[in-house]
Amino acid sequence: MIGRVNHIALAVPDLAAAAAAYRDQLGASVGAPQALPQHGVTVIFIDTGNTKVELLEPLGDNSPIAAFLEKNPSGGMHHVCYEVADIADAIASLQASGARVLGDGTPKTGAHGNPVVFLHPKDFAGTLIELEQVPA
Ligand SMILES: CC[C@H](C(=O)O)C(=O)SCCNC(=O)CCNC(=O)[C@H](O)C(C)(C)COP(=O)(O)OP(=O)(O)OC[C@H]1O[C@@H](n2cnc3c(N)ncnc32)[C@H](O)[C@@H]1OP(=O)(O)O
Ligand SMILES: [Co+2]
Repeated sequence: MIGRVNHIALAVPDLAAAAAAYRDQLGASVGAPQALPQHGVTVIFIDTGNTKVELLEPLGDNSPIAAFLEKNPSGGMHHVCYEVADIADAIASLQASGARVLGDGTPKTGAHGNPVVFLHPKDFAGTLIELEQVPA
């Protein structure tokens, strides 16, 4: 079902500081901040050539990354995003297997304009998974 890793996401307390460290110390190609109020985050993508790193900073009062940052105040790895060809098929198969698709179980539009869903970390080796439908 899953294809390539689309991105690895890091939750950070200070987006500008994290972006500066990746750009100035690691020499990475750092994108512009993108506010996603419907997801409660501001993101910056970093292109590493073979995949992307997504830096996430909380946005608004009900950010889904707020509790994670309370437990990990200096930040940390938050989720891995895998590409799928058909997200409706993936959701049906995962729910049939007993996996928890988060939210109401229907895809939202993610940072790249593609449909995305999240899978509960307790069902997948303690790692939050995002699935993104990417056109073939
Ligand atoms: C979509 C736009 C953009 C994109 O790429 O396109 C994004 O990626 S936005 C990313 C932000 N959005 C989300 O994370 C949405 C899905 N997340 C959630 O629904 C919640 O964060 C959830 C359910 C994973 C956790 O919610 P909450 O933090 O309120 O619950 P708990 O603190 O009670 O956590 C329960 C349990 O899970 C452990 N946990 C929580 N987050 C993670 C994580 N990222 N990785 C691994 N484990 C995680 C947490 O520690 C608790 O464990 P326990 O043993 O009970 O302490
Ligand atoms: Co993501």
